[in-house]
Amino acid sequence: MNFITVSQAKDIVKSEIYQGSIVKKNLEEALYHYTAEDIYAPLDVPSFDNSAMDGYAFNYEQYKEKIPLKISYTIQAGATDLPILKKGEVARIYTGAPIPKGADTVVMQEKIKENLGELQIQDSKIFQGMNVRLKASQTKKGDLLVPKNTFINSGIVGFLAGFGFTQLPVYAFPKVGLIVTGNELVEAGKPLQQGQIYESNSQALKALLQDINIQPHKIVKVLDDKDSTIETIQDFWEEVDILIMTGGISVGDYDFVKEALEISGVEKLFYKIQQKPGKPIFFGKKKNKYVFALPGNPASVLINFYQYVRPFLEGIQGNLNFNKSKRTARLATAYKKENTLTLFLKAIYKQGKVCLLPTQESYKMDAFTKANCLVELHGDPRLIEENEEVTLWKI
Ligand SMILES: Nc1nc2c(c(=O)[nH]1)N[C@H]1C(S)=C(S)[C@@H](COP(=O)(O)OP(=O)(O)OC[C@H]3O[C@@H](n4cnc5c(N)ncnc54)[C@H](O)[C@@H]3O)O[C@H]1N2
Ligand code: MOO
Repeated sequence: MNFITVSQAKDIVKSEIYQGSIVKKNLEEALYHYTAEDIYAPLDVPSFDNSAMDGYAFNYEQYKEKIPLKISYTIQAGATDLPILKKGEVARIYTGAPIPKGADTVVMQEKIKENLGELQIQDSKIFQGMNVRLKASQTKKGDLLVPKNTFINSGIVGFLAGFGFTQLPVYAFPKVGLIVTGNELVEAGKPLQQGQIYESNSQALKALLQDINIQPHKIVKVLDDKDSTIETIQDFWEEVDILIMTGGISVGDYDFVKEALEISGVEKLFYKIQQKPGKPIFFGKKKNKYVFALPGNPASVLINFYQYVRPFLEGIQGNLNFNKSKRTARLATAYKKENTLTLFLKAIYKQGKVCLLPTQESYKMDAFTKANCLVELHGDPRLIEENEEVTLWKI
């Protein structure tokens, strides 16, 4: 075979990943981006000693010495004007309120008795420092909070908000455009004539892109016609960073995509991979812009997106792990591999075992209603035994 292997194709895709531009985003908009710098703590958190409970702040040594404890002050959360406790003085205190000088321990209000303003502690487990959240006990000023290239999830947004960050440096998402080709394609809502099908690849790709938080910049359907394909590609080239196309990439007389890309000045990085499904895939480049032309069969679109397009886009977004979704599992039942192509098979992974789904043809999409992974099988034709360890990709 004169076309490349899956691992050669992945090496090429990986080697073309470039770093997205660095932009400042408001904290709430930084969600699902990757950090473009190491983020350090601008302050201690907590920034002052404070109470973990509603209760009473007192001095533990004085309590041990049996000095009578008199409730002398009340300190609310947010209090800025704090008393200094003298010997025997105690402060009524609330969760989050600052611990006054002179106190070092808090007793919960459920574990005391009050008698004429005197505090009686009835907590057999009390110890010095109990219920006090010390300054910097979570983070010290200057500590590394989040390294560069970290995916910003909701927990990270909440964590960083606690330091007063309003903006974060993140990698910008690339602008992605979609072109679907085919005379037979009809958009939903219109009746189908003989020989027509509903156009589904653009919807699938839109959803796949949304999974990685990219909204396609523009989606266009083009007929199987060389001139309109060239014209549409050239229009997109001005507006997007990455172009994803589907259909018209095989060898039929009406498959114009490869030729149209080449006429438009796109340099071929590879065309066709030793795999099934999804063999006729084209990856190309013009200056600093890229195109993936995927085969039209709907299952091939998804599989090629998961294997090549998604890791490329995520790499640009700042993800350094090209194999983020790779796992291994044991095959639930034996499988007869009948050719030398690398297979990507829709499957269900559960508790260390993986079960291949019955429908694998690239025009059939039904297996995607159940599949949670793709099993990768490579090598010569052979019987892959039950329980053999295989590679899988979470989807
Ligand atoms: N003589 C050969 N024929 C084919 C080969 C080959 O090696 N030699 N490869 C086959 C393989 S494998 C694939 S995959 C397909 C890829 O073909 P194209 O990329 O040219 O795609 P089309 O022919 O345009 O469409 C294929 C199939 O998918 C349907 N389709 C296309 N676009 C959409 C869409 N947006 N939404 C839903 N369905 C779509 C289309 O109607 C076709 O049924 O080539 C094989 N042929
Ligand atoms: O490469 Mo095709 O997707 O096998 O039908």
